[in-house]
Amino acid sequence: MSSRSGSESSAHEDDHTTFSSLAEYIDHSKHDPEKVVEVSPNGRYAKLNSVLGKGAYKIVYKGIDREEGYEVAWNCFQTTKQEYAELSQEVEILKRVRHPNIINFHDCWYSNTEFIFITELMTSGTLREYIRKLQSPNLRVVKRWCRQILKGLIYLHSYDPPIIHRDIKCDNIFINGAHGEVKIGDMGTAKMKIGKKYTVIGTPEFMAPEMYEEKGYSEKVDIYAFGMCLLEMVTGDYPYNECKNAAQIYKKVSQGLKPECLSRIIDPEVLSLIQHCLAPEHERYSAQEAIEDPFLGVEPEVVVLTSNEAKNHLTLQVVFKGMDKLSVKFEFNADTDTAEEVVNEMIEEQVLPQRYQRIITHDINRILRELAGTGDKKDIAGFTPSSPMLTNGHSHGAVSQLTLDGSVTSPLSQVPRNGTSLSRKNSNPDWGGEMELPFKEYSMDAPIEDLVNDTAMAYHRGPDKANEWLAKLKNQDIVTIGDLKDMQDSDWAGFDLTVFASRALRNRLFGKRPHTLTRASSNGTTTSTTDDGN
Ligand SMILES: Nc1ncnc2c1ncn2[C@@H]1O[C@H](COP(=O)(O)OP(=O)(O)OP(=O)(O)O)[C@@H](O)[C@H]1O
Repeated sequence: MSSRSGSESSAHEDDHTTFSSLAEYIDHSKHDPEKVVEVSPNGRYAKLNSVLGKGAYKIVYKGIDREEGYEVAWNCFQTTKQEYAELSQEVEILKRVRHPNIINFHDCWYSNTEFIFITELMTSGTLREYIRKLQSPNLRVVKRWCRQILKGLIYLHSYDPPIIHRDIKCDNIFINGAHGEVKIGDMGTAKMKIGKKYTVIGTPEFMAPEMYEEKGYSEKVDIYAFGMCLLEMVTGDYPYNECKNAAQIYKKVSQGLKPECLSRIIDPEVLSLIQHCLAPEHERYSAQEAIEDPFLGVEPEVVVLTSNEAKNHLTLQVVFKGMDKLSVKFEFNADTDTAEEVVNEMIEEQVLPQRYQRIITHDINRILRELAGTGDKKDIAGFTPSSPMLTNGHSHGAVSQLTLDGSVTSPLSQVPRNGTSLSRKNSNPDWGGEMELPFKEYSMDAPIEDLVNDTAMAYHRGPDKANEWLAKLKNQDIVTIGDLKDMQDSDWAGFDLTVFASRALRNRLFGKRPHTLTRASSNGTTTSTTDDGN
């Protein structure tokens, strides 16, 4: 491993321990885990004298990002310069991969027979170690892990062409203990699927049959591997434990024989999800289908948060039981809105997935009937039936909108696609809700790509969506953050962005929610006011 004398001397200068001899100092330095032993060519990253772990291919050290002041993982991978050069295209892709459930790749370079790359540091080890520690994690925890892994895979597979990880297994999934945050790591083996890949790479127990066949494979191999991970999570056993070597595993896989521990699974929902993941390639779930499987899916319910005295202006919330952050809050004007229109708008704006259309519409109508005194009252805490606002659960006219600030109401018929978006606090990261990203001040001359990519990531939109927004802005000659900050409301309206995209971008740009109130006036026109001049 190479080391730079400059960094060693600076570590020495910072060391205030006193030593009786030079030999003692040298011995101390050798064991000091905080000692800087190498510095990146650009001086930003420092490698510390502390090994985090060793795998078959690489050694991972603790490092420091000296610019940002946080710890990172310093990965050393033995390879030739030629091989490193061949990786350049993939490295560019890895640098662009940004998702809360994928370990961030920060930088890389080649030094002294080593491909060195800097990634996010994970503090609580791998999922495999965690499974061993927890013995048999309960199904609630397993579901949480699965959803996070699948969100990462949905993101990778949404690239065009999809990014295939190719080595999903519990050792390559990392945990940050405090929040139970799960991230996919070891992206080093990920390859862009350009046509079909023929390379056999991976871990035999987790390799789908088509990977052995050398006829090419798709991103579905990651789902097969995910199925094996789930099997390991619920049984605590490494799949194909009964096999003594890779040849035996290959024989079983090619005969379609599943791991023995699969027979120990009693829960029919878990079993069904695993079977869908281990199915032949053409029948196998996609990552999206897997996350929507009944075992991982949760049924939503609509609740009333607030109401005025007349019980016609309501704040409703779609709640997903058992999942803290997953909910969508929206205003509903019972005199003018209909459940059908509001729900359709939410679906159109991708705030809610289509599959919940019927159940949420039904639930809103149930609430309206109950408020009107024609239904069962038991679910409406604090509400007594009022004079009938609606007789059949349907109304005409304005539709209240979901908002980023939870405050917009406006007639859908007059302002199509207007303002449907998420309440910031009550967001649903599963299908487009906003995740909590720290506010960032963008410099005026920064390219708009930074803002657009961050926004797409915050709202769990894929790179395609980000590119679509970017193209629309660039069509209007918007290149820098400064260009965008100069824009008036009327200019934003001309960008041809959906109201959701426009609001999401503005929220990130200005660091606060544009508090837009849009109301239907008595003559049926729409008026808008904003409290922040935007
Ligand atoms: N980002 C990270 N944060 C903390 N520890 C890490 C990180 N990446 C790797 N490690 C540690 O280093 C060890 C080796 O890493 P890894 O398993 O990815 O190496 P590898 O040679 O690519 O793996 P494999 O043998 O599975 O192919 C891991 O088991 C883990 O303990």
